[in-house]
Amino acid sequence: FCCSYRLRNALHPLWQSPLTIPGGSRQSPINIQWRDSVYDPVLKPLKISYDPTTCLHIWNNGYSFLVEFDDSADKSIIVGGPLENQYRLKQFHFHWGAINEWGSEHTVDSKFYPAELHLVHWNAVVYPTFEEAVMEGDGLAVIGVFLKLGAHHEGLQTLVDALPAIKHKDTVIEFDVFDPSCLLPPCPDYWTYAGSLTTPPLTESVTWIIKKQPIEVDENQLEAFRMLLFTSDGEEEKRMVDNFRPLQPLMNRTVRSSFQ
Ligand SMILES: C[C@H](CNC(=O)c1ccc(S(N)(=O)=O)cc1)Cn1ccc2ccccc21
Ligand SMILES: [Zn+2]
Repeated sequence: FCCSYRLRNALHPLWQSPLTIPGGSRQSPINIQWRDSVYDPVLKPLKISYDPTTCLHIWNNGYSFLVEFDDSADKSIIVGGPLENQYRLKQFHFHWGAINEWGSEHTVDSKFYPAELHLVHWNAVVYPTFEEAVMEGDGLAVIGVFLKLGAHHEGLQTLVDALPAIKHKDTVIEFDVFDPSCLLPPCPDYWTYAGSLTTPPLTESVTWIIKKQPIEVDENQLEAFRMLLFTSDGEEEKRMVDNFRPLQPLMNRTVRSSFQ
């Protein structure tokens, strides 16, 4: 069981580094088995307040495309939920598949979604920099939102329209105003568990907050993600698809739910 994970990780093209870090006991992503999640009445509602003017730029980092924010002050923050402190928004990015049958990093009852949004926040109350927070158990909080095939998503289209300009690795464009709240589903329900970054350095520093309700995007919008490239301008083109990490063992973790 466990060795199959290691084998699967070992063969995964994208993660040449030690897949589950040696001795890793809280790796991500995981399958969320709905009936095994435990309702925790102590969990508070998650409070999200983003300032759209803190948006800086959108860029292709060779793993995904990400929108980065000015995190030099407490302007775009989340608080509550499972969190002891407030956390500052640093960036958001996506993971997706070559086809609609898979693409998300987390699964629910072993079901993949075609894509998954990650809003990455760090604990600026306790740690002086993001880089330091990345190395600490309570350093990061990532909100995961599943994308499912359905209606056109107006808010996402603003991002989709910018993608042709960042087709190649290490290309970036200005992005002055964007409110990531438009990418959140209306339902407040979430699952939460202690996990890790899903790309190197895979540090076990993430409190995951996975929204139960997906957002809907249309086929053209998913196809736009798939026209991005892992490769730099001038290199042999490799389409940016299947940039999700294999599922990792739950080990002795419990997934809590904010809902019954
Ligand atoms: C981590 C950092 C780069 N990676 C991320 O910020 C990151 C954020 C979220 C996810 S996910 N998919 O889990 O939401 C994955 C990666 C660079 N960096 C900062 C310190 C540091 C030390 C060694 C190597 C790289 C380092
Ligand atoms: Zn991610």
